[in-house]
Amino acid sequence: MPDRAAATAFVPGHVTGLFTVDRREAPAETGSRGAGLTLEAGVEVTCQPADRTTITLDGAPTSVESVSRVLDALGVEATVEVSTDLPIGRGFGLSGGMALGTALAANEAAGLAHTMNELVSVAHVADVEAGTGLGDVVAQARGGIVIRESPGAPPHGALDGIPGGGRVEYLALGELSTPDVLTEHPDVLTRAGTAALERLQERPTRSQFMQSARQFTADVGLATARVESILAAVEETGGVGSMAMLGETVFGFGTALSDAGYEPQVTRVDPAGARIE
Ligand SMILES: Nc1ncnc2c1ncn2[C@@H]1O[C@H](COP(=O)(O)OP(=O)(O)O)[C@@H](O)[C@H]1O
Ligand SMILES: CC(C)(COP(=O)(O)O)[C@@H](O)C(=O)O
Repeated sequence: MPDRAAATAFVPGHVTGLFTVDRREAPAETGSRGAGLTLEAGVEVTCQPADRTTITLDGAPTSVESVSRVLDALGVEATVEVSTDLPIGRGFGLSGGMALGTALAANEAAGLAHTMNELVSVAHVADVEAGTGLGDVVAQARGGIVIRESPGAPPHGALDGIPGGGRVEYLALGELSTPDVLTEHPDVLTRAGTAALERLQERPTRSQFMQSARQFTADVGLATARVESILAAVEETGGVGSMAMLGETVFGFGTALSDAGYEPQVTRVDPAGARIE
């Protein structure tokens, strides 16, 4: 039998700065409002149709519910190879990134004929149903600095962006369970997220994004002592950092973290969004 075709997609990482939890009956209408940065660091997903689905992450066999759900929805069995330069489970939206990358690559490799909106919707629903994300997929599909004005996949959600990009620094310290936080604190998150988003919409700039994200971090009380001490050190140098939702991760624009004496990882805002490579 001839080798079946493989296809590869790239999806930017996504750091959420502030968000709400907007649950609706339909998963496609469920999601979050908020704002975040898509990153040039991200996930590469290669799919090759196969008799039985297997998933590897940087070469090691694993299971990712959002990815399995995408393949089920598309009716594809595939060998899925994920590689990433970002840490998983630390607030970089990798569950959504893996789901969207699988949707794009499987569509291409299996010769399906779905549109971008259809594939974004399949990946969004998979991430929502897995409990691992609410707004990453729609932001990752767009690229840039993304404001999620209303929740859900296309055609329900509405997005806007803050023009510009630039250098982003981060320190990924530890994991935070997305499903646990979303089920434990939805009201606190939504109250703080709504207020922070309103302030950002009054003045949609990169600087206000950081201020709103920092206020959100303070309001929701998820920062660990390690995160708090880094944020305080950054503020002492006149900079602003914030916490990546949802991970024990600190991020900032430009040289915010290195100016405070840390040795962060460095990436940039992704200008383009998810794409077939
Ligand atoms: N080695 C791994 N470490 C952490 N999660 C993993 C790993 N391999 C697969 N997974 C799956 O990846 C998903 C990560 O989702 P999530 O915790 O929301 O992280 P992120 O913040 O990166 O999106 C979960 O479904 C988890 O089961
Ligand atoms: C914050 C989160 C709900 C989860 O993000 P992550 O832990 O990175 O999967 C995200 O999907 C969002 O809606 O903004």
